[in-house]
Amino acid sequence: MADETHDATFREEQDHLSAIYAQLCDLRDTLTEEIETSHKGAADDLREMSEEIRPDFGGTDETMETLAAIETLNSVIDTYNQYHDFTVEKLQRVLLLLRQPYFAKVTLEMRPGRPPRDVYIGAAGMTDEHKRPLIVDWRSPVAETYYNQEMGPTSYQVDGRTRTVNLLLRRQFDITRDTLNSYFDTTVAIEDSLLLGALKKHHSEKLAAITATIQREQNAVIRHEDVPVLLVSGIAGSGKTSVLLQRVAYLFYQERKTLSADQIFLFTPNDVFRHYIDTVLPSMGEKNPRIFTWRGFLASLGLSERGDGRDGDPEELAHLEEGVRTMTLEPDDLREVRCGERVMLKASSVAGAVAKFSQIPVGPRLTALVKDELHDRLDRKLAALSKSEEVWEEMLGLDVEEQVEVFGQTISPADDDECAAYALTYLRHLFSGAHDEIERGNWLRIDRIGMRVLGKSALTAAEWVYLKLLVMGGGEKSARYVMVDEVQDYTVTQLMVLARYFPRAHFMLLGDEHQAIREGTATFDQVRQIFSATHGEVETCELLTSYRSSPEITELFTSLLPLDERARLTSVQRAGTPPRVVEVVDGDAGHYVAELARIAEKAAGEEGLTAIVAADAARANWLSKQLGESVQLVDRNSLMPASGVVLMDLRLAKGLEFDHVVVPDAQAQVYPDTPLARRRLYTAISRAMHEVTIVSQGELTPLLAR
Ligand SMILES: Nc1ncnc2c1ncn2[C@@H]1O[C@H](COP(=O)(O)OP(=O)(O)OP(=O)(O)O)[C@@H](O)[C@H]1O
Repeated sequence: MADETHDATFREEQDHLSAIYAQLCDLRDTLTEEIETSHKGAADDLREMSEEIRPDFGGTDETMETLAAIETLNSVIDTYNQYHDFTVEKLQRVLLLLRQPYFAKVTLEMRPGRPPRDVYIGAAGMTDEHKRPLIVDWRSPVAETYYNQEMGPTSYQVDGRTRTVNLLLRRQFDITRDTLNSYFDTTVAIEDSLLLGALKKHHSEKLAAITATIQREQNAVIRHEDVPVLLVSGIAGSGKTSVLLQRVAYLFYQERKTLSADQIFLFTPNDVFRHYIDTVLPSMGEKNPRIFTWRGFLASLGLSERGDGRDGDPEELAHLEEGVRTMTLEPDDLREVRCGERVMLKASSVAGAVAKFSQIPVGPRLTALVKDELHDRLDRKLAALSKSEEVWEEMLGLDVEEQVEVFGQTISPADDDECAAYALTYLRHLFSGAHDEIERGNWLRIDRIGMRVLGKSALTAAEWVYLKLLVMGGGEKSARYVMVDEVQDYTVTQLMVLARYFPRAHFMLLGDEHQAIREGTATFDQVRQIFSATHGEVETCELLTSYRSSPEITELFTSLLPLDERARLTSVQRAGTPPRVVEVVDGDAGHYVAELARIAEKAAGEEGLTAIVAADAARANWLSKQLGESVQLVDRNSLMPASGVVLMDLRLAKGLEFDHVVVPDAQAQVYPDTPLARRRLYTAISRAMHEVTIVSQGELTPLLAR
C-alpha cells in the first residue's frame, strides 16, 4: 500500500484522477446544458405546433386533418425523446462516475514489443470528445484481465475469441470523487487489499455492489457464457446473491440493445430480503428486474387463495402430465365465452369448436386450434349482428367523440352496406374483450379437468398452474432470464412449475444445499433432473470461499459439514474474534433469559447490528416476550435497522448478514443431531460477519460439542 503524498506514483495518479474528474465535470455541464436547451427548444417547438392544431371534428375532412396534425406532433415528440434518452443516459453515467471515476488500472502489453497501454476500469465506460476511452466499463472484454488476477501472460474473450496479452501492472484504487485515498499494486494473485478493506467494514442496511473486488471464481460465473441453465452452488457468504446481481448488470451490458428489465425475473426468499438487495443494481446505474417471492408470483396469477402450493406432491404433477396425454375434453370441461355479463358464445358452441378437432390430443396445439375456431365463430356472430337495425341505431346515436374513438373519424354511412360495415367495426370495438377471453382460455374449466384427472375435490395452486400450462402451453414467454436465489429452499413441485412457466427463459439457480432449512426441499440432483428435462443441459459452477464471515466463524460453521467437503473450503484471512459459547448449565429458564438479556444489552452498546436468530417463529415470539422492548422483533414487513439488536426467526434471516449473531436455544432439543437441525444451525451461524455467541439452555447441542 502507498498513500504518502511524497510518493511520485501517488502524485502521478492523483494528477491523472484530477484531470479525468475535471473532464467528467465538463461533460456533466455540457450534457446538462444540452438537455436544458433541447428541452426548451422542444417545448417552444411543441407549443408552436400544438397552437397550430385547431381541433375540428366538424366533418370527415376536418377530422382527418386534425388527426393527421396530431400524429405529426406525436412523431416530433418521439424524435425529441430518442435524442433526449441518449443524452440523459450519458449524463447518468457521468454522474455515476463522478462518485468514483474508476477503481483499478491495468497496464497491458497488447502485442509483444509494442508500448504498453494503461486501461482505467470503472463502474461505467466513458470516452472523450475524440471517442478515446477515458474509463473502460468493468463489463467490457478487456476488463477481464483485471478480474483474472494473473500477472504476466493472461487472456480475455472478445466476440468468442481469446486474446492473449501481457499484464504488466494491476493497480487498485481507493477513490472518493476526485480524491485518491490510496492505491495498491498487486503483485501476487491472491493478495487483494481492496477486498480486505471491504470485508473489514461493518454491516450495512443494504447489500452493496462488489464491482471493484469481484474474485476470480465469482467472475467466472458473472461472465459465464449464456447457457440454458446455470446452477451455482456456493457455501454461505460466498457471494451468490452478489454474483447474481453483478450477472444481471453484465447481461444488461452484453445485450444492451435488446434486453429490457422486464424480461428478467428474480425470485427471492422473502420481502425483507428483497428490500435488502433492491438498491444494488440502481447503484450500478442499472434497473431492477421484476422481483418476485413465490407467494407474490402466485398472487400475480390470482392464486393466493389456494394456499402456497409449496408442499404438493410432485407425483401429482406427473399424474397430470400422464392424464392430459390420454384424456379427451368433455362438455363439462368447457364453459361459455363472455364479455362482461353478456354471453357471446354458448358452452355448446365451444363444445362444437372442440369437437371439430377430436383427433388431436389435449395440449397447446389443440388449444391453439380451438382458439382460432372460437375467434372465427365470434367474428361470424358479430358479422350477423352487424346487420341488425337495432345495432345501427345504437351506433348512429354515438356522439362525435365516441365516433372518433371507435372509427378514427366521424361517420355518415351512405347505404345499408356501409352501415353494416361500420356496425361490424363498432361491434368489434365493443366486444374486443370476448376475443381476450378466448385467448386467455377462460372457456376451459381447469379445476374441473384437474379434479377429474387426479380424482380429488380441489387443486393446489401449483397443480392448477401446472395443468393450465400442460393444456394451454404458454406461461411467460417474454421472460428471457429467470434468476432463483436460495434455490435449496424450493420443493420439486415449485421448481417443476417454474421450469414450465418460463419455457424459453435461461435460468440461473443459486444456492447452498447445506442451507436447506425446510423439510422436503429439492436436492441439487433433483434440480438438475427437473431443468434438464425442460431446458437441456444444466451447467454447474462452485463458489468455495467465504467472504462474509471471519476465518474463525467460517471454521465453526464449516465444522458442521462432512470432512471431505470442509477440506475444499476457504475463507479470506483477516483478524477475527473466536466464537463464544455460553452453556447455562442448570437449565433454569430464569437464569437463561437473564443471560440472554445480558448478552443483548452488551451487544446494544457495541457498534453495528446484532441479530438474535431464533430457530422458528414460535421461539422468536417467546424470546421477544421474555426480552421485552429493548430487542426489536423483526417480521415479514420490517425494515432492518442499521445498528442495535434485533430478534428474528431463521426463515427471515435467510440471505441476510449481521455484525454479530447470537444463536439462542442451542441445546439438543432444538438442535438435535439430525441433518435438518445441522443445516439450520449452519445457516444461523453463517449469518455472522465478525462475532458469534452461542447460548444454550442446559447442555449444548451435540452438533457443536467438541
Ligand atoms: N468479491 C467480493 N468483494 C467484496 N465483498 C464480497 C465479495 N463477495 C462477497 N462479498 C460480501 O460477502 C457477503 C456475502 O455475500 P452474499 O450475501 O452475496 O453471499 P451468499 O453466498 O448469497 O450468502 P448466503 O448463502 O449466506 O445467503 C456480502 O456482504 C458481500 O458484500
